[in-house]
Amino acid sequence: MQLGLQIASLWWSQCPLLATSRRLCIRLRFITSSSSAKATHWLDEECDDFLPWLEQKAGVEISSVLSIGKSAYGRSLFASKAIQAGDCILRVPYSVQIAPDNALPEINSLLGDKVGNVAKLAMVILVEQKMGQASEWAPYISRLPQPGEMHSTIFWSEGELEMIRQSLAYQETLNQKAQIEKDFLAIRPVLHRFPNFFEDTTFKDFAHAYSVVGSRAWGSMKGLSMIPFADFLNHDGVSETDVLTDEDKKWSEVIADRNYAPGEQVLIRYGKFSNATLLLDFGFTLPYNIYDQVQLQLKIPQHDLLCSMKLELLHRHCTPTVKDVNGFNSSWDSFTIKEVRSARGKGRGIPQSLRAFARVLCCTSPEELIDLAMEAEQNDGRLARCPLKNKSREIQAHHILLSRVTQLIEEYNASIKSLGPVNSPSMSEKLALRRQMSRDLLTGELRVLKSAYAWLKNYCVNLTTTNCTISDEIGRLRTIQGNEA
Ligand SMILES: C[S@@+](CC[C@H](N)C(=O)[O-])C[C@H]1O[C@@H](n2cnc3c(N)ncnc32)[C@H](O)[C@@H]1O
Repeated sequence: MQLGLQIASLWWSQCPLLATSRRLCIRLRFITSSSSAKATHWLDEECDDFLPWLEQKAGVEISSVLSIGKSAYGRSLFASKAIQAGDCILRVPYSVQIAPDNALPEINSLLGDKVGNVAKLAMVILVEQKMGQASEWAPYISRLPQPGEMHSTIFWSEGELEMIRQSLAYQETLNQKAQIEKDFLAIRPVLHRFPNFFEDTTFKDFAHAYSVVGSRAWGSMKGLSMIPFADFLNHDGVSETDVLTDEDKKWSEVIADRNYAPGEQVLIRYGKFSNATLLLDFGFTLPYNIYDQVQLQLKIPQHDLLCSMKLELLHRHCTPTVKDVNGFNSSWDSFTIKEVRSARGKGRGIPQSLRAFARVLCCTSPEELIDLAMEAEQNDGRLARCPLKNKSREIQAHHILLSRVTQLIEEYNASIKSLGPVNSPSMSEKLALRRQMSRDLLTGELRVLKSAYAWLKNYCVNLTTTNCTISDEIGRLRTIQGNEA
């Protein structure tokens, strides 16, 4: 049944959050279901007409088991009836999805390949917004988040961004802003050609539309599309549900991964995203995110007499730069560390490539480096993946990592301390929220670092205090690699 389905993932991202539930004008209806004490939810009367409108436009039923409501996450979808795992809970045909092709042909032809799909889709949103009630998408467009409701770090002030300077999210935010500016420059001539739509369009409007697209559009074989109704689903990092697209049937659908009682909020997983990604792309964080990660960079000191030989060796054997699911790069000198579940466990989370770098770093003679190169050639070509034969050198290599991790732990502790209290009577709601999200981000990354510290410490202590020899360690490593393969 699932063979024809392609998994679509939420594209690049960004968005608003809690602020929507505080808007005074929203009328809410409190519903209690008799089947479960927990089965209570807020129906959003403002959206009563939404599903009937979309179903009429599509000419088919989209969902018979979901209703639109409000939760702490903003607009949300709730089970209106009991849902069983495996049930299809919504199905949105392509005909009512908004894709870059929906742009007016005269605008599309001018945009050409100069800008990416996010910018193109943002232009579609801007045109529909300008058309107001005359837009065929008005009921959808009017439900998109307003600028004041967006909390992606691209909307943070410089002072607010300082709170997360320690995290990679800081640099990624600057990169994202630079990309939006570049796209805006590229579309400006087109904006000028269509003053009836874009006369008053500012960079801020474009950035808002860009961010709305980023946090609500799914990438699929069809390209990038906004999927009305499905985009009211909020994120849960442990859900196994995704939005699927069926190219043959030309629809996107969601299959429940578990049972839901009437009144329960239905959640999906946008992706295996860290808090840095959730914050940058969607404007929220999770209090505890199992996908948190930290980027660790190592340098070969220039005063190292073997610096150029080490660099040459590392470059020759380095694996190509890879982008992880969060879109962040790992390269030859920067490594992604994930939480190591157990200090005594298998060491997943401390990348082998990072340990290899440290082993190369602590070599003190050309002979040692030549030995490593030969060993790599005799094995699978990868450098320094096995523990060094010289036990004290192996410990030294891991001490280099320990000291780098310790330094980062100190820096994170200082950053968290400098955040100050998350709430005070004089603080605006917006700042309190952003401070809380900064805290979630930094404490999650600190947790990852502490787990790496515990693992490295345990490894060094084991090598120092036990009779464990390097050949025992090599055997242990081979078993791990075998298990992981
Ligand atoms: C695809 S939209 C989901 C619908 C959205 N709640 C709304 O009001 O339209 C994604 C946005 O929902 C909010 N959101 C989703 N999951 C969340 C969560 N677990 N915690 C907080 N906010 C969440 C964020 O504002 C995010 O940018």
